[in-house]
Amino acid sequence: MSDKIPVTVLTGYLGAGKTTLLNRILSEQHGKRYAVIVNEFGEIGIDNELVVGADEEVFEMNNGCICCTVRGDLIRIIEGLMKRKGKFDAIIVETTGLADPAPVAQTFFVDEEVQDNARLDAVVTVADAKWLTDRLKDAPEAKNQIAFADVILLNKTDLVTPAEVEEVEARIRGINPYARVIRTVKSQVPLSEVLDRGAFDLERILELEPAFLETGDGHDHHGHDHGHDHHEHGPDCGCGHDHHDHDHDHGHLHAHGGGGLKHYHDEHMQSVALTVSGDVDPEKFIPWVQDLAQSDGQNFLRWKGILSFKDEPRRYVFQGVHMILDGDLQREWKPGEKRDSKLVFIGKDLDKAKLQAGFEATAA
Ligand SMILES: Nc1nc2c(ncn2[C@@H]2O[C@H](COP(=O)(O)OP(=O)(O)OP(=O)(O)O)[C@@H](O)[C@H]2O)c(=O)[nH]1
Repeated sequence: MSDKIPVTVLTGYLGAGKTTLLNRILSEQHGKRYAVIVNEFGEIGIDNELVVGADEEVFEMNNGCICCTVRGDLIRIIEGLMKRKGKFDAIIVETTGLADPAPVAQTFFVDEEVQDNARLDAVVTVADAKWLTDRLKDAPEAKNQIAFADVILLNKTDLVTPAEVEEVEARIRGINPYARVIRTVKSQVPLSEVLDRGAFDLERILELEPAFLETGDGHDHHGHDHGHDHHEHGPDCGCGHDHHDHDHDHGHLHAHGGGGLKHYHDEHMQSVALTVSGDVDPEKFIPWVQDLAQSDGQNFLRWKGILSFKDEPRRYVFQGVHMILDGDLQREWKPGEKRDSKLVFIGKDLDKAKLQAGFEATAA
């Protein structure tokens, strides 16, 4: 792991339980010192942390794409915090309930000073078990917050029946099959589940979702396709481009029955997982993702991966938000660990065959 300070971005719709989680983090005895950045008013400082209020300030990137924006206020606050480096171990950014997480996440990938000193550890989204299903219908921010997440606290499970919890979790999975979902009451969760996650844990994801395990030849060896790669257009992708396609049914979610766990597919949010067995060549991989970011980045809400680079003992961990990319070499591959290269994409209009072919062409 690098010595960059880990940053946890905390999102979730209004009233979901973000502040409840934050207060738990700040009051628990964990021996760590967190700097907390809250872009809300009325917050007060608590022992050992720094709570900084900030007004909204969002800049469009100079590539002209409105899907790439960064928070100027956040850059300045983090740069200020870096001058106090050593006084804290980690940073937590709590966003307002209505915020799109993209500009917050992108901030960690574009500003050089921020990038040199901090790394986005994980996006943690708190979801309200009672109201999420409704908000997914009427609030695009709520859906983006789910799509973006590495970890989702499915909170307020005390307010719904077990069957309703199952239902809302199935809807979450329809949008983001890769996040770790933890059911909570009053945001009670072991803090190790949400903090210092090391970005994300693809191995675990692929273990849990064997149907997403695909080999480098692009075929699903499980013999059934759950249909997560169907090609749909979303009017609300937030990238500023008009994707309206009037041939499509604009209903939000389809449930596919079939006994046991329900499968939902969200028409406006898709996900694709790709694997290349063995090493990729960084000289091919890096230019490929850079080109892909330019050509298709507006459709990629979040993309990430763990790569095995040829002749490199460490794992390369990669993540992107729309057109903005970040990656670094992290821990060494363990003895006996299978050195596969994996990528996942969450977004709209994902052309799985094209992505797979492009990824395979970077094999070493
Ligand atoms: N019943 C129940 N209430 C909860 C739970 N978690 C939080 N609450 C309550 O829900 C309300 C909102 O919680 P907050 O933590 O302030 O939510 P938030 O996401 O920070 O809200 P905003 O700042 O408005 O976006 C508070 O009254 C909490 O006490 C839970 O698991 N069950």
